[in-house]
Formats: sequence, structure tokens, C-alpha cells
Amino acid sequence: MYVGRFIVVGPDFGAYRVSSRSFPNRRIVDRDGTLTVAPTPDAPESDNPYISYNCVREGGDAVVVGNGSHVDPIAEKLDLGYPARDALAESLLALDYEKDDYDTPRIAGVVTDDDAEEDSYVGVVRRDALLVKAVSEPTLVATYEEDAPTPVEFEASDAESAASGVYEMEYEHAVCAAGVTYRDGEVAVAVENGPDGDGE
Ligand SMILES: NC(=O)c1ncn([C@@H]2O[C@H](COP(=O)(O)O)[C@@H](O)[C@H]2O)c1NC=O
Repeated sequence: MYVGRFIVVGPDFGAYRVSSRSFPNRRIVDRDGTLTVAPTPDAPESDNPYISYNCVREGGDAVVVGNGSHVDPIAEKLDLGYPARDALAESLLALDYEKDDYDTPRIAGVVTDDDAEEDSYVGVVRRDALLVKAVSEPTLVATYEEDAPTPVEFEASDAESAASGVYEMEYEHAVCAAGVTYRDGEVAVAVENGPDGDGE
């Protein structure tokens, strides 16, 4: 089954996978802890505005994961002190689903410290819905098919296994993946790039 991009959120970890039929020549680059999806040097030129973006970025006392440019305003709202629910709902609604051939939904998660009082959240904005939900167990949401937050069996002992865990999930056309944990006050991030994304 092809579900496109998807996230799994914790509560104390986040993971993001790029799956892609149309733009497989991509990788995730770590720039001082912010993880960016970018074309590989040999990728064909494209003017699609939705294929390069920050997919993991710290904001406030939390870490945001997501499949597009909405990751930045969510992080910026968290920096301003917005609650995770509101930062997700406002940013997802403001940018709305992507205006491409598939009306691709925007998906995002906010991962809080496992010791914090505030919950971690997932959200999705689709053509027909805006869903934002606190998570109490690992929860998956994808751009296609699995496009509502759904509990899933998933264990992440660290950021690396969060990234490799989603990279290896059975869904088709894996390209690259990111993982993040927020445990005992420490944020850790990791990247898993597929064979097309290896090397500089
Ligand atoms: N975030 C991404 O990495 C991403 N990659 C592709 N898209 C959008 O989804 C459309 C379908 O892509 P694909 O056939 O690779 O699933 C693309 O034309 C593009 O508009 C994306 N947008 C949202 O998921």
C-alpha cells in the first residue's frame, strides 16, 4: 500500500518518513539539529513547491515534525508560547492542504519532553477536515489512505531507531526518514537516508 508521507508520534518521540512515487531523489540533511528534506545533487530540476522543507525543527520547549513548510510557523508559534494544540491548528488551517493534483494533506506532530505536563500532539489538515489530537500512545497519520490519527504498534528506543523504524515500515516507496526523541530534558535527532540519498 502507498500512503505517501507519514509521521508517528510518541508521546516521547517523533518519526517522519518521506515515501514518494514522483520525487524519489531526495534526502534529509541535518543543519544544526533542524532536519531538512532536500533534492539529491543528481535530482532532476523541479518547480514543485512542496518537496523541499524543514521536517524536524525545535520550537518552544518541544520539537515539531511534519511534511511541509507549515513546520516553520508551528515552531515559531511554540516559540511565542502557544499551546501545542493551538500552534498546530492555527498553522495547519492557515496553510491548508496542498494545492497539488492530489490535494495532499499537511500532517504534523509536536513532541514534548516526557517529563513535561503538556501532551504531545498530532494533526492533519485535509480538504474535508482539520484534526488535532493529543497522543497517549504511538499514533500514525499519513497523507493518503491512513489520513486520520490512528494508534500503531511502534517502539523507539532512541532517535536512530525511530528513524529506521519508520523507514522500514511496509508502506511502499520509502525514500528517507527522520527520528527525534525528547527524553529527560534532552532532544536527539537522527536521519535514515535511502540508497538514493547517500553521500554528498
Ligand atoms: N512533503 C513531501 O515530501 C511531498 N512530496 C510530494 N508531495 C506532493 O505530493 C504529490 C504527490 O507526490 P507522490 O506521487 O510522490 O506521492 C507531489 O506532486 C507533491 O505535490 C509532498 N507534499 C506533501 O506531502
